[in-house]
Formats: sequence, C-alpha cells, structure tokens
Amino acid sequence: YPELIDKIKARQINVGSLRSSYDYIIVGGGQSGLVIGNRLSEDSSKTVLIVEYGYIDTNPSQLEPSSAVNYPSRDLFNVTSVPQTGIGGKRVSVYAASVVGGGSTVNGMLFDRGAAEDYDNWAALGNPGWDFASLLPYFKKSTTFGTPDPAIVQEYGITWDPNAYGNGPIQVTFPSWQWPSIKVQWKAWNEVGVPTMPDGESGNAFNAYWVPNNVDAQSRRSYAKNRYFDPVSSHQNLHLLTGYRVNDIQFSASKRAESVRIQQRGTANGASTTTIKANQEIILCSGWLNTPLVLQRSGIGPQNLLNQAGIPVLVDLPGVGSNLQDHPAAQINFQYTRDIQPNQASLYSNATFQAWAQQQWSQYRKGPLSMLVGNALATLPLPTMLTTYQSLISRVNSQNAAQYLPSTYSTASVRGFEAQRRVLMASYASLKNGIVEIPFSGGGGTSLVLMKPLSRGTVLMNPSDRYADPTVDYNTSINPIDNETFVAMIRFYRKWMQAPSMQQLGPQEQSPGTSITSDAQLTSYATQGMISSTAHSCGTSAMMPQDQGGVVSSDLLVYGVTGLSIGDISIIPLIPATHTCATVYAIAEKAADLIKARASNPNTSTTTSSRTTTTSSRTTTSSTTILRTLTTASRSTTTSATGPTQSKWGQCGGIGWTGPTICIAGTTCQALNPYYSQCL
Ligand SMILES: Cc1cc2nc3c(=O)[nH]c(=O)nc-3n(C[C@H](O)[C@H](O)[C@H](O)COP(=O)(O)OP(=O)(O)OC[C@H]3O[C@@H](n4cnc5c(N)ncnc54)[C@H](O)[C@@H]3O)c2cc1C
Repeated sequence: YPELIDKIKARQINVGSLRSSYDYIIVGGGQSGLVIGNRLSEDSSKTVLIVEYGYIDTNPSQLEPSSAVNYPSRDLFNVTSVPQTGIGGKRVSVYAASVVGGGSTVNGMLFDRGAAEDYDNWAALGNPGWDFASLLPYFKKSTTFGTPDPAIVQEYGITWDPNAYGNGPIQVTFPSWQWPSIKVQWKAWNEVGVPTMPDGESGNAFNAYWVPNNVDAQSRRSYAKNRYFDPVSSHQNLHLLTGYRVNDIQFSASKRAESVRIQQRGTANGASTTTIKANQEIILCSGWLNTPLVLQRSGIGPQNLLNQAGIPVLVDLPGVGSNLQDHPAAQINFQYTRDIQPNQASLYSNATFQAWAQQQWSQYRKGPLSMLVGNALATLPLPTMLTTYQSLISRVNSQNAAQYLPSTYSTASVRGFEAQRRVLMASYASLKNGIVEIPFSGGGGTSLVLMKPLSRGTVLMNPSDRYADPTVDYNTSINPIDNETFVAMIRFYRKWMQAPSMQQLGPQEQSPGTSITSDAQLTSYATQGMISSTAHSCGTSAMMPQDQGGVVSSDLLVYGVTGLSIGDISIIPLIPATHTCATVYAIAEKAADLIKARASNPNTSTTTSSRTTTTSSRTTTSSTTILRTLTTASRSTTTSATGPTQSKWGQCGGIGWTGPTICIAGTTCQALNPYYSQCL
C-alpha cells in the first residue's frame, strides 16, 4: 500500500505547527487514545491533540492475519519484569505497545468480551454505570459484525448473537477456515460437563463458545488506527503528534491540570521540552505501563516513592501503580496419534495442501491462511472443574490478604483487595463466570490460562531515573491458591482428553507427562513453564474508591486534582475473564461520552467527589439472546409436548433450574453436570 504512506505522513503534525493550547490533550495515541480522539473531535468547535510516543507503522503486513502472532518488536516497549519468585525467579516478558494504535496494532485479534458478571463485579466495587448492561451499548457502538462464509458456519455450527453488535467502526467476523478435529473437541467438552453456549458476546462468555476476530471481509486487521483515526484524520481540529513522550503534567496552584510537558523520543534526559496547554481536560491513555508512570512523574502516587525520587508530592495516591493484574498461563501438550487430516501440521508437511492453501489465500483471501489464533474458548467455572471448590473458596477467605500482596501496598490498597476478594469469591462459586480459559482450535496442545488470579503486582517508577524502565513485578503465583487452580486445570484438561469422543483422535500426553500426578509435581510443572502475562495487563490506576486504593472514580477523574482523567486499560479494577481489546474499546467509548457530558453540562465539574466505600450488591443482567445460527435457521418450531419449550443449546435442567425442561423438536435434554442440562 505504498500510496498510503505519503498520506499517512501528512496526517502527523510537526511540533513547530502545534497550537499553543488545545481543548483536550490525549496522552497516548494507542487503542483507547485514538477512540477518544475520534469522538472528541466530532465537535468541530473543540480542538484535540493526541501525543504519541510511537510512530505510525506503515508496514502493510500489520494488516495481515500472520501478524496476529508475529508482531514487530519495534512496536513494543522493551521492558522485562523483575525476577518472579513465585515461578522460579525468572524475568518475564512485558507486553506494552508503543505504536500508533497501540495494542490494537499488534494484538492477536481474538475479539471477545467477558461474562456479564465480570463487569457487574466492577459495579459491585463501587462503580455505578460500569455493569454489563450499562457497558453493552459501548461494546455495540464500537463494533459491526460482518456475516461470515455461510459454508464454514454450516460445517462447524458456528453461532453468535447479532444483537450484541452495532454499527461501529471495528469490523468483526469469523474466518473462512477451521481445522476438522475441532468438531471432536466440541463434543468432548459436552461429554465432560461443559455446555456449548450459543454466544460469548452478550454476557454469556463462560463454558464453551465461539469467538470471532477483529478483521474485515478481506481478513484484514480492523483496529483503532484504520477504523477510528484514518476516517477522521483530515479533521482540522484533531492533531496527532508522534515520536514525542509526555514527561509529566503541570498543575495550577489549585491543582488543576493545565498543561503537558513533551520531549522528543530519543533525546537525552534534560533535553529541551515543549509545554502545551489544555483548556478543558487532559486524558491519560498511555496504557497500563505508562499511565501510572506519567502520574508518578507528575507528583501523583505513593508518597514514599515520590520522596525517594525527589518529586514534590501533589497528591499522595498510593494506588497509582498498584493492583497490576494479568492472565498467567502454562502450556500443556498432547499429541493426536490418529488426527483428522488436514490438520495444522499439513500446512508444513503436505505440499499439495500447502499449495492449495496458498492459492485460496492469494486468489480469494480465504482458506487456512485466513485463520488467526483460533476461534473457540472453554472458559470454565470453578465448580465445573473442581468438586471441592467450596473448600478452596473458604481457604481464600481465611487468608490474611496482606501476606500475599506486595509489601509496598498501602492499607487502602489491601482494603481494596479485600473488597475485590469478596466479589471474586462469588464469581469463583458461580456457574456463570469462568475462572480459567482453555483455547482450542483442533490441536492437542494449548495454553492453560488463569483468568481470575489472586496474586497482584506493581508498576513503579525507578526513583533514581524517572525516565528509565519502570520496575514491573507481576508477583505471579505468590498466592498459592493460584497454583491450586492451575493444578485443577491440568487435571481437567486430562479428563477432557479422556472423553469418549476424543478417543478417535488417539490423544497421548507429551507434557507434563503421565508420570507427573501429585499436587506438588503438577505445581512444579506449571510454575516452571508459567508466563506472567498473556498481554492483558491492567488495573494499575484502578477505578475504585479512594480509601480502597483507587486512582479514579466511576467518572474516570483522578482523585485529588481537577481536569485530569484516564481512559485506558489501567482503570480496570478487576481483570475480566477475557482478552482485553474489546473491553478497552468499550471503556474508551464510555470515557468519551463522560468527557463530552461534563463539558456540555456546566453543573458537572472536572473534579471528582470523594467516594463512598459502600459496595452495592451485584446487579444481575438479564440479556435476551437472539441466536444467529445458519445451521439451525430452518429448524421447525413445533413440538408435541406441552408447556414452554427450550431452544437448541438452551438450558433445560440442573440444580436450581426453574425454566423450561422440554426441548424443542429435534433435540433432547442432556445432563452435562449436576447444575446444567442442555437441549442438544
Ligand atoms: C502483543 C499483544 C497481543 C495482544 N493480543 C490480544 C488479543 O488477541 N485479543 C485481545 O482482546 N487483546 C489482546 N491484547 C491486549 C489489547 O490489545 C490491549 O489490552 C489494549 O490494546 C490496550 O489498550 P490501551 O489503550 O489501554 O493501551 P495501548 O493500546 O497500549 O496504548 C498506549 C499508548 O500510549 C503510548 N504512550 C505510552 N507512554 C506515553 C507517553 N509518556 N507519552 C506519549 N505516549 C505514550 C504508547 O506508545 C501506546 O501507543 C494484546 C496486546 C499485546 C501488546
């Protein structure tokens, strides 16, 4: 796409052409920054500046499915963690994008949402307006679902909920290929008590479900730059400055955020800086790694750290840089001795298949090469996986929380974790929320991912050089219960491999290996190979009450100052059981609305009121799912039985179930576990 390059360059503004002030200054032109820039510039009377440390990546391969796993290292900050004592003392990779479009430019394009309970938990932590029902309009606003290839939908029974999408910029669909053995895997999930859900996007992201990708009809990446920035880049009121770092924010005597101080990337500490004024609001969108750093450099953060760095304390906000969460993962490998052909290996071992795949791709942009990282997830509730789950929960509840939290955590942050633990344990007991994730796409090996960890980490500025790499400590597996969950996950995966249907594939365990059976052996296996991050780091400037270690309130304004808000992933209080990209779009869309609303209403201020710590009981979201399935589109709706009937895939029994127990014609009610029977 060489013709685009000149146009792209023309969109970036030179520092000499900057205005002396803008209504809004957005710090970071990553995923959330470009969404908010787009929405705020809709009002042509407002001027908006986005300052981005990275550059526009003009390499066209950025758009291709192959880039889902081959992101260029130049587009990420080059940071590693401190040694992780819980997983053998190794330093682990840290994933934080440094490119226009941010994480959306480099990510794996698996595009899913959490379960309704994940977001209801946010609201229950004292954040009205952040439950699933309130966020759903923003999930919709950011996306459009494109109808996938009917043949593949028919062949694999792919289902989704068209009502969960809107008419928004990000194009979402399924690729035109799946590996045949995935059909066996779906059956095997049902055989071990994991129901098939009709969709994962309308609050039902638990059990097993299909997950689309953020690609357009041509299988090209649909992301913040090409869908939120490019269409509005000619707006005269929107400026994007690349290759500049926001060093810090400057405040008036009354603690109003007045300006940002920027410095060209690559220049030495102490090099000249430029100051740009914000008339209305400064919005931090510099991501989980850098948003806490910009705050800390600006004098907002833990008092001790600021004192050590010699930075005058503007607001002693100990939660800045605490509450770091991610989804740690361990690998498990089985080999199928009787695998169905073609399989993933055919792409390398079978020249005829390889040539056909190439031809499908080059002529039609279809076939195996259109597939990204896979499209199916089993996100398992704890009770499905572990019969003794209540004992695990009571052991969590009896823990002294502070014992497993970083020593730098303030009393407020410990209190905040205890509040999280209360809602988390309800989710651990719930059948409508997964705590682990097992992605599957036909192969015998995969990552086992812990979606609701109890361990928490930190991102702290280096006090002797505020511009040096920060200290990132995930504290992975410091809480021993996290390891227990990994052990349960390995055992459940083995059970899945032993399911009757699975036997036709002849699964043979490669690692950990059949001799590894005791809790201690399995823990040692999991922790040795464990990674701390699956690139979903979040929570480092959390939306929580201030006396629970929070940094912003539910209006996203930073405590203790005015005119400063946060619109990125760092505001997440509790990591949802999902890959984070779709959630960040929803957060940023909502952030833009909140910012616009306070600008248009002179009665709302850009200061945040002090927050109550009362945690409301979780609101239950009832989401009516209208199933879109081409495989069952023509099915009959008549039934000879009397009473309400349940549709295919719907629940028809189980402990506590009071809904319909008669299945629609052509399906029968099958008990998958004591809690769940399903019309199949
Ligand atoms: C390698 C990778 C793979 C992923 N895979 C998936 C996936 O398959 N599915 C999924 O759902 N999610 C995935 N994610 C996660 C998802 O993409 C991120 O959670 C999301 O993009 C975060 O958005 P953000 O706006 O909070 O931060 P970012 O998009 O990271 O934006 C922050 C921006 O701020 C800039 N910046 C930082 N500091 C400064 C400063 N001082 N001054 C100016 N600019 C600054 C950075 O350069 C960056 O561009 C992945 C992420 C990565 C990194």
